[in-house]
Parts: sequence; C-alpha cells; structure tokens
Amino acid sequence: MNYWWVVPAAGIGQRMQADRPKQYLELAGRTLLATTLLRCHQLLPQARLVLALHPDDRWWPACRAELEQAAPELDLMTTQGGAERADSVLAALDYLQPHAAAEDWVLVHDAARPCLDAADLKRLLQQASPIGGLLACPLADTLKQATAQQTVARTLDRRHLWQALTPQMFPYQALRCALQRALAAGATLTDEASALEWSGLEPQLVIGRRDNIKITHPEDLALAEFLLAQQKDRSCE
Ligand SMILES: Nc1ccn([C@@H]2O[C@H](COP(=O)(O)OP(=O)(O)OP(=O)(O)O)[C@@H](O)[C@H]2O)c(=O)n1
Ligand SMILES: C[C@](O)(CO)[C@H](O)COP(=O)(O)O
Repeated sequence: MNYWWVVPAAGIGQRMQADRPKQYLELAGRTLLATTLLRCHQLLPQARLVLALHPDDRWWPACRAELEQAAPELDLMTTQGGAERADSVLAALDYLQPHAAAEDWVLVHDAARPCLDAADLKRLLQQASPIGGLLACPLADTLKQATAQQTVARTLDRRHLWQALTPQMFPYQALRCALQRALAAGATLTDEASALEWSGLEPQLVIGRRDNIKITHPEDLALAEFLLAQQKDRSCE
C-alpha cells in the first residue's frame, strides 16, 4: 500500500494575530511547521510528503533548513496553495498527479496540528473504510445555537455530533475528483470529508484524542507546548 502525506500550510493565521503565519511561530524550540512535518515523518516514514505553501511565503527556506538538519532523509515536495484550505489540498493533489496512483492513500494533516499521537494514526490506518476516514471525537460540551444578539436560541442535541480532526485519509483519485466536483459546484468545504460527503459518500469516523489540537488562537500555543512535553515524557517511560 502506498501512502502520501499532504500538509496544507498556505494559511495566513488571521486568528492567531501574530507577526507571521502561525505555522512559522516557535513551539518548544522548533517552528510549528517543522514540528508537525517531523511528527508525520516519524509516524509514517514510508509516506512521501507534499506541502502546500502560500505564494508570498518568505519563511519556508529557513524552516526547510531546520528540517534538513533534523531529518536529512525526509522526502518532501512543495507546491503553491490556494485561497481556501480545500484549494490548497487540491493544488497538492494536482501536483502529485504524475507520481500518485489512483488507489494510493492520501493522509491530509493540518500544519497547525503538531500533537498527532502514534496510536491515533495506527487506529485510523486500521479502521478507515474503503471510502476513507478521519480522526474525530464526540462532542464533549453542551452546544448552544445563538441568536443574532448573542443570546441562546436553543440547546442542540449533541448525541450524534463529532468534532472533525486530522489526519483525514482517502484514496488519491476519489479525493481529487470529489474536491474538484464540490469546488466547481461552489460547495463550502472546511475539510476533506466534506468533499466526499458532497458526493454522497460516508467516510468512517475514527475516534481520536482530544489533545490533537489545531493551533488557532494565541492561547493554543502554550497548551501545545505542554502537550508535546507530556508526549515526550510518555515516550520515555
Ligand atoms: N488557504 C489556505 C488556508 C488554510 N490552509 C491550511 O489549513 C490548515 C488549517 O487551517 P486554519 O487553522 O484555519 O489556518 P489559517 O487559515 O492559517 O488560520 P485563520 O483561519 O485563522 O486565518 C492550516 O495548516 C493552514 O495553513 C491552507 O493550506 N490554505
Ligand atoms: C480540517 C479541520 O482541521 C478539521 O477540524 C478544520 O475544519 C480546518 O479548520 P479551518 O479553520 O476551517 O481551516
């Protein structure tokens, strides 16, 4: 079985409000992007990696040098991302076209999720259906629907609601076609599973750890540092 990592890293990190895109902020002595890429490589070293970058990215060369030092064997390709996350993922899949076979598995993982756990990835690889699957966790909090005045309109039934995480894993050709069709039809896609859903398919939900956080807001950085330190301690036990 052939695997690819696709890492969308072309976002600008608007919600982080930093002086650079969040994937280039420092996290426990490394850039966030380098931490995530090294984790992907460490957990599935046979998978080649393609990274979608912003056209005006000026931080990547330094990050690449950091990676070359930490993992000289890392097989990494880069391409230009697009306006939305789904455009960036599709651009990476288009770039892979001469290299990937239709049935190859593609694992799409956010650059902003540095804490992927080995057991979670193993579970995803084992439990994804032939359609594909994604790490996700059942909602843990009570969910409110808001009015325009930010008061509570109602409490939603959360029994069948899950929070989508990454990696999300699909066969190469199926994912590329689903993204192409859904984007051409103007669908709003915030993850890969949405594209398959748009085609009427039902990707498998595979339970994942809640601490596979996406660094989105300033307070998430300290939390991620703490989680990474804990994971390091666990791996030394
Ligand atoms: N046009 C885009 C937008 C997002 N991403 C990537 O998709 C992942 C998840 O997106 P998000 O956390 O929303 O990142 P940003 O878009 O950078 O953040 P914000 O929405 O706050 O601007 C990130 O790794 C981000 O770099 C991308 O490759 N291309
Ligand atoms: C793909 C994702 O990480 C799943 O939770 C998420 O949808 C991406 O978030 P964004 O902020 O919409 O880019």
